[in-house]
Order: sequence, then structure tokens, then C-alpha cells
Amino acid sequence: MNPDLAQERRRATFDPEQVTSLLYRGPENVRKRRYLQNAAIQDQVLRGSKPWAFQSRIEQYETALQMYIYMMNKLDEMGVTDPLERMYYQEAGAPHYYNPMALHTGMFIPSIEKQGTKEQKERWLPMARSLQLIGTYAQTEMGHGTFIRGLETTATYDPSSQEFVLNSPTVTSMKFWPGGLGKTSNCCLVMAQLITHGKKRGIHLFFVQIRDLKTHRHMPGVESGDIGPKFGFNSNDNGYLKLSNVRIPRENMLMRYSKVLEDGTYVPPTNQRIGYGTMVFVRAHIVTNSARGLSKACVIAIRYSAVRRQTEVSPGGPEAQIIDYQTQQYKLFPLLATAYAMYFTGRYAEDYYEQIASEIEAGNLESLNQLHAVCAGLKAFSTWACTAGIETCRLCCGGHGYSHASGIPKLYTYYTPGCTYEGENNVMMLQVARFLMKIYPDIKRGGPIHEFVQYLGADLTQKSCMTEEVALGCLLKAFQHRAARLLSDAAARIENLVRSGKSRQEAWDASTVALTWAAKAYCHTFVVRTFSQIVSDAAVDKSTKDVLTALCKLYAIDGIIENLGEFIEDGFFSPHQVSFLKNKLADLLAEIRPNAVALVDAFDYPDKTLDSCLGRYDGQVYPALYEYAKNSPFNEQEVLDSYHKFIKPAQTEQSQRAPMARL
Ligand SMILES: CC/C=C\C/C=C\C/C=C\C/C=C\C/C=C\CCCC(=O)SCCNC(=O)CCNC(=O)[C@H](O)C(C)(C)COP(=O)(O)OP(=O)(O)OC[C@H]1O[C@@H](n2cnc3c(N)ncnc32)[C@H](O)[C@@H]1OP(=O)(O)O
Ligand SMILES: Cc1cc2nc3c(=O)[nH]c(=O)nc-3n(C[C@H](O)[C@H](O)[C@H](O)COP(=O)(O)OP(=O)(O)OC[C@H]3O[C@@H](n4cnc5c(N)ncnc54)[C@H](O)[C@@H]3O)c2cc1C
Repeated sequence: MNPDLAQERRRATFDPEQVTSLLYRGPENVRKRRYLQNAAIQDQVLRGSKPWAFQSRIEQYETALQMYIYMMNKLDEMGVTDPLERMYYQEAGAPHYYNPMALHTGMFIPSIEKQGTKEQKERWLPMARSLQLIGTYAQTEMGHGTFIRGLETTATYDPSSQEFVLNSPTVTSMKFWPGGLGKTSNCCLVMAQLITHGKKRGIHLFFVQIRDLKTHRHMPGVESGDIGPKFGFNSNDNGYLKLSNVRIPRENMLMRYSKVLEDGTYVPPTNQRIGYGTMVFVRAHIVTNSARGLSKACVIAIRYSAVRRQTEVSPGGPEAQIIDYQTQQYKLFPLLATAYAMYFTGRYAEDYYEQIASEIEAGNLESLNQLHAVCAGLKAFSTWACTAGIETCRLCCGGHGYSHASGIPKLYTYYTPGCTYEGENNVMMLQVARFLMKIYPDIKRGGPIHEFVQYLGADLTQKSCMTEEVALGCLLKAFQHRAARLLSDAAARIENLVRSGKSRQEAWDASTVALTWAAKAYCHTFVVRTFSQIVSDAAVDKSTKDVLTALCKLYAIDGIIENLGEFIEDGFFSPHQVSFLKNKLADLLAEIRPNAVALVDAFDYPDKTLDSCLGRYDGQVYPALYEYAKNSPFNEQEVLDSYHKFIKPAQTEQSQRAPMARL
């Protein structure tokens, strides 16, 4: 054990086990999580041969496929059915491979469960669970990902044969990007424009078999393939799909909420957007997923910062641990606080999703819009925080952060597409703004509105209650004030533009930056509120609560300092109060410092899950870096063939032109 890390753990003032329990919803869940992680770590088959970064793309794909199929079978044998528990096992078993069947379990099966009729579920789910059917969610096209009402793929109903005929009429209508579509899947859910009786009925989901179930060759009229190497996700065959007069039976349209009868009569759903449900489900889960990504980067960067020493503090004296530099703390501790904030908010989003989804199942769609706004906003807010935070963690590791040995570049390429997939983040923020503007008249009237948004109607002339003590309540009020004011500003801007003669749509289009500011401020407030509520309700001892409260305050104060203009432009904070906040920020960095390593230990990631030479629990960073370097295929031969092919001839040629000087 590295002595600095051992010392860090001794000096912690709280019990990390209590925090681990809080993060993973109780000791019983922690026990199960550890059991599953250990089972994966100890499994010889999952040990792997060479580091992923030294493998070709095809090798990465094959390794991922082999490992995931093995793990799925193991989990079935163990009787583990809960998706989260399955994820814990897989995360420890194959942390570096993006599962080529992730869309099968993450979107294909859930879509059938949520959008399929009883008969459709009985027909497809058993085959999907036993991998006879391997599916994906094929919505995005080459020409359209965001504007899904503009999708071009058509599904035209033919009453004479009671079939839908699917077509990709243009190059841009080709499905493009779906995970596992290229080579892995034999079927998919295709989002297509339904046409019955010659009329367009909007986009709907259709079950389409794309490959023969025995030979895996393409079905007639189907062309598909891999889209090529990407920034990350290279063990996944994100694919393209072109459909030419592909016929599927009428029963293959997912008909839980809308129907096409035998004669082609269209029965619409109560709300057209109910068919977007799988996206809302995934967005709710992306929040915790972002917390996972950012927390892993924090574990690596903070442990490494405790081990790494750089620069003599006094001449001839010992070099300081880099974690002792205030600038390093300022880069890392707010991110640590953010990772906690996102874990707690993710938990809230998932619970809220489950609550509203069951109301929807029971036929009450009243909260659908609000659920959509919350999930879209938190998805965007959390993925932005995660991506930016991972990059900062990488920079905090200096040169070694740039190596795949650190584990951080892999985290970055894995998590950054979260800002784009499942709804591009700016577009998601505009959906939040749309929701807020829609209820704005009710907010102003003081009409009946959900408690999430009540504060948005507060008196904007009020000033901050902040004192030198910096209470959490005052911090939350500051976020509420900023969100209310930015919303009011955006609304006023739109009204002014309308008064000046613009149409409402033109006024909206000329205000999307202000609307995005308002939406982000709303999401930020949501996170601060959730974090502070969970900390104040947490059943933990006083020392643990003190540490969590410090983290929560740091999250809030850092959010204010980073967005200071928005908090002071209307004079809400006085300059005096801003200096309280700046002083408190510095105090909190010092207060968190002795607990930083214990706080990352509390995330409870086994080394295998982190796959990082820098983030090892035992802190043996340097021998691990050396071992990793030795594994490079470059080092398999003392002299590479390329020396004889290129360097030697070049040297010979050069020496003939100018004879070598004596060394
Ligand atoms: C335990 C683990 C369990 C599960 C695991 C799951 C997830 C794991 C976590 C992480 C995942 C990790 C890896 C996954 C990797 C990759 C997956 C990627 C998959 C994809 O990307 S699939 C494709 C996703 N595509 C999109 O998201 C498209 C984005 N675009 C849209 O959503 C829409 O086009 C739009 C919202 C931008 C606009 O839609 P529109 O034009 O129809 O609507 P309007 O703007 O006109 O608004 C009209 C009206 O509709 C309301 N609305 C819009 N959307 C919804 C919705 N989804 N639900 C409800 N209501 C909605 C809107 O509010 C308007 O209402 P109003 O009353 O008229 O104002
Ligand atoms: C790794 C990865 C995996 C994916 N997996 C799947 C999958 O399994 N299934 C699937 O169907 N799709 C998948 N996708 C596709 C993904 O869902 C889309 O890329 C995403 O929805 C964004 O759409 P787009 O690419 O059309 O972006 P665009 O909409 O073209 O965005 C480009 C820019 O335009 C801006 N923009 C676009 N529209 C607006 C607007 N209305 N207002 C303001 N700004 C706007 C955006 O903010 C962005 O800056 C995946 C993508 C990636 C990267």
C-alpha cells in the first residue's frame, strides 16, 4: 500500500461505509453489489488476455461479444434478473467494452414491454430474452436525429395483404447510428412514418426482422452494415439500414397505444408523444449513468493526486502531494461534489420516472409533459457536467492522464456521446424551456402547479438572505431566484418581440439562447434542491452528515461562482455577500481535503471496474504504469521490422549524401 494513501484513509473523519450505503440505497444493496462484482472479478474467463487499447477494432468487438454473452448466461444461471444488478456484474466483468447488445437490453426489450400489446409481448419477449431475437432501436436516420417528426422511412399499410411495406426512399432516410444494428442484430424496432388510406399518421414503431434467424443473412429488401470507426464505442457495431419494399405483417406495428385495424382504419393514441416513451425511460437512467462516469474519473484523479508528489515546498524539503495545492483542490473537489449531486439526482429521476410511468400505465397522462421535461433537462444537465468533469480530471493527472493507462480517455469517449444521443442536449434544454414557458402564465397567476416549479413565481425584488455563515437554505434560495429571474427575462424578451410585430414563433426563435439559460438554471436548482434534501434526510451519523453537508455547500457555492454574472446582474447578492461565498469556497476546500480519498473510496469501485494504473486502491501507480507500457505490442520485438524497412534504408541513403560524423 502506498503510504500516502494509507495515511489519507487514516485521517478521514467519517465512516465511508455509511456513505456507500446511502449511495446504493442501503446495506443490503451494497452487499449484493459487492457479491456480483466479486463474482465477475474472480471469474477466470473474464480476466481477458491483453489490454483493450492494444486490440484492433474487430478484436474489441469479438471480445465484447464473447464476454457479454458469457456474462448474460452467468447472470441467468445465478438467477439475477434486476437490470441494475446485472449492470453491476457486467461493469466489473467487462468495464472497457461497450456491449454490442446494449440496445437489445436497454431499448429494444423495454420498448416492447412498454409499447407492445399483450400478444406482442408474449410473441417476442421470450425469444428476445433467449437471444433468438437480437434487436435494436432504429430511429435516427442519416438526415434526421433530432427532428423525428421529419423521419423519412415509410410504413405504408396494404389492406389487401394486411401488411406494412417499409421503404427508405432516399439516401438521407437510411437508418444510421443505432447500436448493434450493423452486424449483431437480426431484428429491430424501426421508427417510421405510418401511412394508411393514403394519409400520413405520424411516426410509429414497427418490429422488422432484418436477418434470417438461422443463417444471419439479410432478409429480402434489407441492406445493413457497420458505420465505421468512431471517437469511442468501437466495440459496438453502430449501423446503417436501408429498407426496400420490406413487407411485415400488420401485427408487427407496436399497438399498445395506437392501432391500425385490418381495413386500414387508424386509431390514434390519447397523446401522440406516448410513442416517445422509451427515450424518456433511457433519459431518466442516463442521469445515474453520468454520475457513474464522473465519479470514476474523480476516484482516479483524487487517488492519484494523493500519491503524486511534485515540487519541493521548501528548498531541500519533501515534495508536496499534488492534492495539497489549492488549485488542484479547486479543480477536483467541486467535481467530487457534482458526482454526488448527480448520483442523488439520478436516484430521484428514476423514482419519479417509475411513479409517473405507473400513472401512465393506469391511463392517467396528466404528468407526461412534466416527466418529459424533467428527464430531458436532467439528462442534458448531467451529461454536460459528466463530460466536462472527466476532461478536467484528465488534466489533473498531468501527462499520465493522456495515456490509456490512466483509464480516463476511455471514460471520456464512452460518456461524451451522452451529450448527443438520446436527444442532443441543447435541443433537450429547449424542451424544458417549452414546458416552463407553457406553465408560465399559471406560475404568474399563482394557479395550481407542481411543487417543482412553484418557486418560479417568487417575488423577484427580494435580495439574498446570505450571511457569513452561508446556510444551505440561503444557497438554495439563490438558485431559485436566479432560475425565476432568467425565466422571467426570457418571457419578457419574447413578449417584447411579439409587441414589436414578430410572430410568436419568430419571437421564440430569436430567444432560444435566453430560454436555454433559463432551462439550465431550472435544472441546476433541481439538482441543488435534491442534493440538499437527500443530505438533510440521510440517516447517517453526525460526522458523516457534516461531510456530506460540506460537499453539498461546495456544489452550490461553486455553481454560483461559476455563473456569478447570473446571480449578481440584478443585485441579488451584494459584493459583500459574494466575498462571503468566495471565502467559504476556500474554507470548504480545506474542510473536504482530509476526507477526499475516503469520499472517493465510498463510491466503492473495485480496481477492475476502474481499469486505471493511476486510480488503484493500493496507490502502486508507478509499477503499474511500467507494467502497462511493457505490454505494448511495440515492445514484443527488440527491433521492429519497420526499422529494417524504413529507418535503416533512410539512414543509409542519408549517410551516402553526408557521411556520418563520429559519435
Ligand atoms: C438499470 C439500467 C436500465 C436501463 C438502462 C437504460 C439506460 C442506461 C443508461 C445510459 C445509456 C447508455 C448507453 C446508451 C447508448 C446509446 C443509446 C442511444 C440511443 C438513441 O440515441 S435513440 C434515438 C434518440 N433520439 C432522440 O432522442 C431524438 C430527440 N428528438 C426528440 O425527442 C423530439 O423530436 C423532440 C422532443 C426534439 C421534438 O419532438 P416533436 O417535434 O414531436 O415535439 P415538439 O417540440 O413539437 O413538441 C410537441 C409536444 O410534444 C411534447 N413532447 C416532446 N417529446 C416528448 C416526450 N418524449 N414525451 C412527452 N411529451 C413530449 C412537447 O413537450 C410538446 O408538448 P406541448 O404540450 O405541445 O408543449
Ligand atoms: C454513440 C451514439 C449512439 C447512438 N445510438 C443510437 C441508437 O441506438 N438508435 C438511434 O436511433 N440513434 C442513435 N444515435 C443517434 C442519436 O440519437 C442522434 O445523433 C441524436 O439524437 C442527435 O441527432 P442528430 O445527430 O441529428 O443531431 P443534429 O440534430 O443534426 O444536431 C446538430 C446540431 O444542431 C443543433 N440543432 C438541431 N436541431 C435543433 C433545434 N431544433 N434547435 C436548436 N438546435 C438544434 C444541435 O443542438 C446540434 O448542435 C446514436 C448516436 C451516437 C453518437
